[in-house]
Formats: sequence, structure tokens, C-alpha cells
Amino acid sequence: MPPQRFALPSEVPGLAARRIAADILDGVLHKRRTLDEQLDGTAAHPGLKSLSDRDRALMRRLVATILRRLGTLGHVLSRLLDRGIPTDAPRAQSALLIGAAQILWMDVPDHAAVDLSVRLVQSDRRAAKYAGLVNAVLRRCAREGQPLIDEVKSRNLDVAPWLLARWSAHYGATTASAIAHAIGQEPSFDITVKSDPSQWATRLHGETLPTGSVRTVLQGSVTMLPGFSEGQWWVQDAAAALPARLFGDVANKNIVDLCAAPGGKTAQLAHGGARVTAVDRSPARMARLRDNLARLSLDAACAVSEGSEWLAQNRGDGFDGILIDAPCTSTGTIRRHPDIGWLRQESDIAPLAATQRRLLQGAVAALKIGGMLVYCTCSLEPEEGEQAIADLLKSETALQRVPIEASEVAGLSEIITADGDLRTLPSHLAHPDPRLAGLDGFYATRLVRRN
Ligand SMILES: C[S@@+](CC[C@H](N)C(=O)[O-])C[C@H]1O[C@@H](n2cnc3c(N)ncnc32)[C@H](O)[C@@H]1O
Repeated sequence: MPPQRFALPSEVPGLAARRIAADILDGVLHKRRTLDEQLDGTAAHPGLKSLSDRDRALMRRLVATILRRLGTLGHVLSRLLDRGIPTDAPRAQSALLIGAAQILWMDVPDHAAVDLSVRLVQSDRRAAKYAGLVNAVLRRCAREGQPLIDEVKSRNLDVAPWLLARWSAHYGATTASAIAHAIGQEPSFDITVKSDPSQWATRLHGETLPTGSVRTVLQGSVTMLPGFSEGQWWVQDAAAALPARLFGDVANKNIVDLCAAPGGKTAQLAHGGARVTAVDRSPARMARLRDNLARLSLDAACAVSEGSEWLAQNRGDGFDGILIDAPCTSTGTIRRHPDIGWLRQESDIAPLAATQRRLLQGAVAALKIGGMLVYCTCSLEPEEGEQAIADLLKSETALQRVPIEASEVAGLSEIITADGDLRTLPSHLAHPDPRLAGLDGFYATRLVRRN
């Protein structure tokens, strides 16, 4: 539980935002807590409520910038600290990271960044003795930081080494570097609209992507944007919008969305006219799915259940379609969730792959003959994508892949594999403005049960 000290009446402006940023950063780096759980829901940091919208946005950007640049920041600070980063006072470490990130990448005057970090350590019993050190190191960072960044630019320090090694082995060193570069950028904000993407692109100061999603770099509260409360669109990365479309025309089809919450793909299927059953094991996430569908005036039957158990109990005559957007390491979404790259471990892959296998096997048995299975994950790891499906096709001979054509994804042949599956990478969808480039990393395949 973070300490219960937030904005004190006489406090220096901006200090509460930095203190909460430090708590949340400590949560990720030392307590293995995700950003999502610390920013939203019942376990969110209690101090968030006392921040203005502006300070909350600044705090989020600050934490995200630090996590996106953690390797580079570690390098810069270690070059400026003769005896390394103090290890006996976590607040001194976070104050250094917070100060340096603002100096090097954010639009905060250097003197304010230094002053606020010094105040952060002064207000912590264990870290107070490092106030002089923090002051001196951050002043040097302002003078000498940029050349220190330049000397490690090509070393991809901001990706955990085990991930970089895997991406190099699977995609090649050049693509792995391009992925590392892409996930270091702050991503755009993508939405799926019910209709008329070009009108929404104009209203939201964005552009329509070839795949039909609308992309904007607007910041601030999503709920305040035009069209949100009217239920005209929902937030969904452009790559995440592709798997549900692989079913083609879904009107009146009986489709199960097996890992459905918070409901982006359920909404697409329901909007397309399918009779959707949304299943998810998490009651809290299903509550969000229900809220989302209500806002969008869309309908789906909902069940809180483990996916393969639900299928075994509700097989009936079989389903026309099953979508499995399986739980995974989510390494394809690091640009949106920069904590994931540091919280995940290679040993997470095998248990998730076992769950994916169980969900796939349950789905094969529950499909009717001629029924379609779309399987996807937002992971860059082959065990959760290409390899999982190669193994499934070896054992389930009734299944046949229906290759995806480039014409189904707006002609983007770079995102189709030689086998006819979808494989998007954060380095795809180049754009002259880097803020408008990139896709989440997704794998998707389309299979049909022949007998
Ligand atoms: C990638 S998210 C789904 C995102 C969702 N399809 C969307 O488009 O908004 C994976 C979901 O799977 C759920 N989940 C994890 N294991 C499950 C299981 N064994 N059965 C059913 N749901 C599961 C999680 O609660 C999570 O909501």
C-alpha cells in the first residue's frame, strides 16, 4: 500500500504528481505491480483522485517515459554517479529517474525538474541524506546527458535483453531493432467507429488508416471526446481491430468470443450483426465489457466462466464461429504498456502457452462442421502464435487453415505471413510523423473445421 500522503495544502505545485509517479514506479520496479492495476480499479493509487486532470496526465506520461527509456536512463545515471545508484533508499532511485526523464525528454524546465526531485528525497526519511547527490547529478544530467544518450542509441538498451534476443532469433536482428525503436515511441490513440470514419477523423483531428480505424494523437480524457458518450466509437488499436474481421460477414451467425473482456472484439461482432456470446473468466473485466456494450447500445449474451469449461458445458449443436483472443504475455503491446517489458519473464511463456492450448482444443470440439475458429494473441512470441497453431494443425486433422489475403487487410501484404496468417509488428505501418506510425504486435489465424 503506498503511503497516505498526497497534496498537502502548502505543497509546491507539481510535487504531488511526482510523488505519486515515484510510488507507482516503485510499484512496478520493486513490487512487480502492473501500471494498469495501479492506475485503475479498486487497487489504484489512492492519491490519484486528488490530482487535477493536467497533473494526472503529466504523471502518467512521466511514468511511461521512464519505463520506455529505463535502460538508457540507467546508463546515463550510472555514468553520472561515481558509486552507482543508491540501493538503500528506493526513493532516491525514483527521484533520479524522475528528474532525469524530465530533463532529457519532457517539456519541463531543468531547474524545476531538479528542484522537485530534491524535494522528493528530502521528504523521505531514508533518502533525505541523498538530497545533495540528487541535486548535483541532475544538474550534470542537464549539461551532459544528451551525449551520453547518443553513445548508446544503437544498443537497444530499453528492451529487456531476453526479449531482444528472442525477437532477433525469430524476426532477425534488423527487424528486432526496428521493433525496439517502435516501442520506444509514444503510441497514437486508435478507435474503431460504428460508421463514417472520415467524419470522425476530422472531428478528432486524426486520420483514417487504410484498415478503417481512426488514428489521432489527441491527449487527455477519452470520455470527454466527441462521440464517446454517444457510443459512436470505442478505443481499439488498429491491429486489434483486424482479427474479428477475419470471420467476414457475421450477420445472424452464432459466435462465441471466448476471452472477451473488455469487449473490443465483442463490439465489432455485435455491430456486424452476429449473435454473440461473450465469455471471460474475470468478473471485474466482464463488468467493464457490459458497461462498454451499454454505452455502445450493442447486445451480447455474457458469461463469467473459464473458457474451455464454458464450451464443454454449452456445446449444443456447435457454433458457427469461435474467437479466441487468448491470454498471453502481451509483448506486442509494450508501446502502450511499457511496464510489461520489465515485468514479464521468459518463464511466463510456457504456462500461458498451456492455457492457449487448452482453449484451442476446447474450441475445436465445440465448432460445428464448417464452423470457423479465429485465434489471436497480442504477443510477439512464436510459442503463443505461429508455433501454437503449427502444433494444433498437426494433431487436429479436421482443421484447415483458410489463408488470409492481403486484400482483406487493405492490401497490407507486409502483415501476412507465408502461411497466410496475420502477423503485425510495432514497426509496421510506417508514417512520416512517428507519432502516427506503428501497430500493436498481433498474431491471428483463421481455421475451419472440415469434418
Ligand atoms: C487479451 S484479453 C481479451 C481482450 C478482448 N478480447 C478485447 O478485444 O477487448 C484476454 C482476456 O482473457 C481472459 N481470460 C484469461 N484466461 C481465461 C480463460 N481460461 N478463460 C476465459 N477467459 C480468460 C482475461 O480475463 C482477459 O480479459
